[in-house]
Amino acid sequence: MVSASAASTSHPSELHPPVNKTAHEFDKAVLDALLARRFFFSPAFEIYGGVAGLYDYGPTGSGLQANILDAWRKHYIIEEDMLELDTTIMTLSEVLKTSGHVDKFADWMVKDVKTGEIFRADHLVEAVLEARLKGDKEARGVKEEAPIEEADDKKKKKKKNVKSVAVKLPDEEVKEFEYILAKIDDYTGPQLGEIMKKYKIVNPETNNDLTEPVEFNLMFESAIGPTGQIKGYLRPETAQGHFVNFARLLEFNNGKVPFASAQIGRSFRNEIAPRQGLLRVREFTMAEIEHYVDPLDKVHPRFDEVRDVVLTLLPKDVQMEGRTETTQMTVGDAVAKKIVDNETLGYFLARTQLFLVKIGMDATRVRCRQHMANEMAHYAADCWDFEIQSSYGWIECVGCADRSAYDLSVHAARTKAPLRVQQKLDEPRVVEKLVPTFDAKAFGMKFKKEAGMLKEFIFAMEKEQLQCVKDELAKGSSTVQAPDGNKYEISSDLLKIEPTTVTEHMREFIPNVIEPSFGIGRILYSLLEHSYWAREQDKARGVLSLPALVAPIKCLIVTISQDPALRTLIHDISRKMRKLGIASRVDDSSASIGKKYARNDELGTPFGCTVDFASLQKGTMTLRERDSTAQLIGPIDTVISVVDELVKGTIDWKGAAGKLESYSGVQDV
Ligand SMILES: Nc1ncnc2c1ncn2[C@@H]1O[C@H](COP(=O)(O)OP(=O)(O)OP(=O)(O)O)[C@@H](O)[C@H]1O
Repeated sequence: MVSASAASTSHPSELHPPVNKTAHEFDKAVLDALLARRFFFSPAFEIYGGVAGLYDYGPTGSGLQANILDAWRKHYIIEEDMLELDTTIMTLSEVLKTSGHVDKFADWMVKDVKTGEIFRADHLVEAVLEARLKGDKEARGVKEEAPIEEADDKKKKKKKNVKSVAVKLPDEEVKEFEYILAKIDDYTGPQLGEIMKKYKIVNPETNNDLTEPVEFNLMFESAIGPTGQIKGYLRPETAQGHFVNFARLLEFNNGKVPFASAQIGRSFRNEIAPRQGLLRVREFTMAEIEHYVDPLDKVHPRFDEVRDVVLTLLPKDVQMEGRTETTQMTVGDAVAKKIVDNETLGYFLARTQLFLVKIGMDATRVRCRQHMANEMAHYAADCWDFEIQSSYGWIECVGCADRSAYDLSVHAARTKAPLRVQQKLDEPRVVEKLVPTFDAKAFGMKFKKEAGMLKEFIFAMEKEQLQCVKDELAKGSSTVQAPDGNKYEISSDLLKIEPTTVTEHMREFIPNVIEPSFGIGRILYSLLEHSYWAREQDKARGVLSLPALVAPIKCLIVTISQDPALRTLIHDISRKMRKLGIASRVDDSSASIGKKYARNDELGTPFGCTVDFASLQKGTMTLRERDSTAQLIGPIDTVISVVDELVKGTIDWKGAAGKLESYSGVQDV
């Protein structure tokens, strides 16, 4: 069932009866047909048979995306005074080696030995074990509880659908399966291989055996220049482009934090099995913010403005108990109760909630899910995903992570670039520092070509990290997880960390980074589902209730007759609207007025202007509102300026009704 999404205009009942947007069950096939017919998007290279995970946007999809991005720029970059960037897509391999992507940005895949069909190993194990547990419940006659259904729903996003068969499992096995499922994000490829062998997991459709899991890096590799000696990758995220420019950004911001950089751009991931339309693709638009903040002071100067924003939270401890019920809470309370780690992270969660609702997302189908420890990168302090519910289940559309100082530290360690903030202290202060000293020869012999990188990494550590290493060294050795993602055991004879007293006039620190990362394609598709409904009278009459803010076309201009004078008039009106910057569309086809309106309901066009013979005699024009089909009438120029105000959001439909007369001349539904 599709619930009503927030429309841009209010619909006072005195103007027209309320719209029933839930008269029909949501039918994905009908929506898909509409999106194809109205060319929102289509498979890329379709006439050549297409390629999975690559899509082209048509005029409507491109217009919608451009408007979402425009709203995003205004909501974040302009409103928050962020520093905008446009960095290269082609990325030097060294950058992605340092960030850990070359070694770690990989998934494990398995292949059907006969058909060659490919699966993501973790997704397949998850799907099969869940189906077996479901079958076990059926065999035992246990009814599925709603929350478990919902958990399945959440995971449906990434898995192949596996049918359950009512077979009772040994109690021991049920426990083992539940344990594996809780830890599914933790397993290495060989471990997944063991699980597949032990529980005889085969291709669920063909029953054919599968190969051992093979690691597959999701980045598209390339070579820069004709010699092929400079290795590069198409970036898998825009974030690294921010970090490598941090020193310049900091200088631009007069050396002060907090501040944020923001970037909109394409990213590429060679997904193993892209099966869910725009939700898992190989090339997509991201909008990413990197907010740099003092690690000792994560308060946000504007937190008070969002303190009362209510979020729907799914915290990690609830998930640890296998439950999925959410809690509604203000962000102020969530930070005060330490459910959300800090004010800055909370601020961005609230601002993101406001953004999603502003562009028309149904707030009742948006939730913030906290990452569990096994989902987070080892360096991340706290992560929340904005998940949006669609027919694919609950899908992560925005990730909000506190990435701590990881990225800047590793790039600083690798390049020696000054990716640190220096703050002049009001008073000099005497501090105790921890200083690492190495047995250079022995250290070099043990760690060989990694020795330099390891040393730099340890030199760049914050005091707290050095203290942990020192404490471990006191017990004989310390294991350090380095920027390359590997763990190195350093014995106490190779490294000493001693306290030294120094007088400081400056405080130096590497800022922490809070990163809201938006997948625009996922947001766009979810918005289409949330906006879609069908008229009560006819299931085939689909409407996209996109707010005027993001609708690709704001106003349809039509005439009820093919009379040449009327045709000239609608082109004049269109010219006037274009001058005001209103994206309008003339439909001078010979289709009936009802058909023209229906066509534009499918395009999500919020307003329609119609001229008839009275327009020639009295200079009037009618104005139709898409969702309610209510109509108003007034002088042509007044109607145009009302449309302008409606589109800008300075008045709503009630405001429009105050400026025009109500009209019931032509009923289009
Ligand atoms: N293959 C993809 N297709 C479309 N959008 C994507 C894809 N991968 C990531 N995104 C978008 O980019 C955002 C940030 O990327 P991030 O690296 O956090 O995703 P992720 O955790 O790898 O996603 P997933 O677990 O679904 O693969 C996501 O919230 C999502 O909206």
